[in-house]
This record gives sequence, structure tokens and C-alpha cells, in this order.
Amino acid sequence: MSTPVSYFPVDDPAARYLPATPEPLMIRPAETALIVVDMQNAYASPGGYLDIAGFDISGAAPAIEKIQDATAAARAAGMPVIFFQNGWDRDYVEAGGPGSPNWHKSNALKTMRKRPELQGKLLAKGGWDYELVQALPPQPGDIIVEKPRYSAFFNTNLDSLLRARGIRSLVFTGIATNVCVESTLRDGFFLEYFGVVLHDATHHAGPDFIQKASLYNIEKFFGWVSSVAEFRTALTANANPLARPQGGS
Ligand SMILES: C/C(=C/NC(N)=O)C(=O)O
Repeated sequence: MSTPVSYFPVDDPAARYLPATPEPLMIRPAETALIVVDMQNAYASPGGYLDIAGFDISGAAPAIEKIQDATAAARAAGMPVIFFQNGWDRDYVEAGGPGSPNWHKSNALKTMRKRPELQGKLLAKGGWDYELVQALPPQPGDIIVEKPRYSAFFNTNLDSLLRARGIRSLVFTGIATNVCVESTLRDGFFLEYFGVVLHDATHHAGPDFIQKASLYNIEKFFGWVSSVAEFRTALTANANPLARPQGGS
């Protein structure tokens, strides 16, 4: 068993050992949140924004199944599950006008400018594109954070709600690995959160190399990479394998 990274004594009986690259990480379920990034029709359904804009969404369906598995494990362990939902008001005021780089870079906004018949449809609150996919319905107790930019730490209450709950570690799933997942994990790193991506519960926006590049970037510079099976096993294990036997010295 490799030596894990931990911000607390590794023999804490409440802690769990999560195998990950580049090294294992100790997590305390009560101080960890499972994050489901933007699992909306826009990103994960045929006929949604990414599909219309020409991105390959074939990896979305397998990611949904893995996220179902991860959310079930987290809820069973009493770990908060936080859904992000990306988009703007129907008039796109929150998207920013030409004075915002978002207006120039968002492929949703660009697609609508190119195809005016789509205006008001992509990522607009109240519309089908904005809705979370039916296969991943939030459950009572789950939290939903609406966000207007790629990073969920901008213009939201995410940091406050995490701090209020004593959350120190963020386990990421969702779409897209190289955009909103990576942006939020990076900002979390700067805010002193430990970020882990469950790679098989994510999908990227762009060519396949970008998934690899993003995971490399994360494990090399900003956080850790693990899998849903490792996460589930870590949470369902009865004990921390590094805890000292009861009654031992
Ligand atoms: C490309 C894109 C990604 N969003 C995300 N949820 O990662 C977008 O919103 O335009």
C-alpha cells in the first residue's frame, strides 16, 4: 500500500484510503463532496448544445452510468452530492455582451449567432437544454449550484456553502473534463480544496487527446485522478486500512 497524501493523521478511523494517481489520497467522507458537473441535456443528450455544435458526445451515456454509481455510493456514505448547472437567463444577460470574453468564446452563444433559429434555446434557464438529464435526478438533500461561467467558483455561493459544511476535498464527475471540470478543480486548488477526478465518470469536449491532456494536467499539477470503482470501494470499506487496531498503542 503506497503512502497516501493526507491533510490529517492517516490513522483517523473515520478516514478512507482512496487509490489515485499520482498517489493515493486520504479522504474523510464528512469533509468531502461529490460534484456532478453540468450533466444537462446541453452536454449529455443528443440534440443538446454540444451535439448541435458538432462535439462528439458518445462518451456521455457511459459517464451517466458511472455517475449513477458514484452518487449512490456518496449518498449511502452520507457524503454531500452537489450538482452544477451551467447557463444563463433567457435573455442571456448573465452570459455577458460583447464586452465579455464569454460572449466571444462560448460555443453555445456562437452557435446561436450562426443559427438564429436556435436563439433562446441553448443553455437558457427554463428550457430543455438547460435541464439536468433525466437519468440523474437530484435527491432530497442534494445541492444544486447554478453557474454562469465554466468555473463554479465564479459568481456563485459554492465556496461559502463548502466552507460552511467543513468540506476540504472535492470529487469530480461530469462534463466536460477539459472545460468546467478542470476549471473548477483548478480554482478549488487555489482555494485550498483537494480535487480528485473520477476519470470514467467524465467526458470531454473536443478530440480524445484533450481528455488525456486534461487528466495529465490535473494529476501532475492540480489534483488527483481516480475511478468510480476505487471511490465506491473506498467508501464501502468498513475501515481505514491505516487505522491502528483498537486497543493497540
Ligand atoms: C464547451 C463547454 C463546456 N462546458 C462544460 N460544462 O464543461 C461550454 O459550456 O461551452
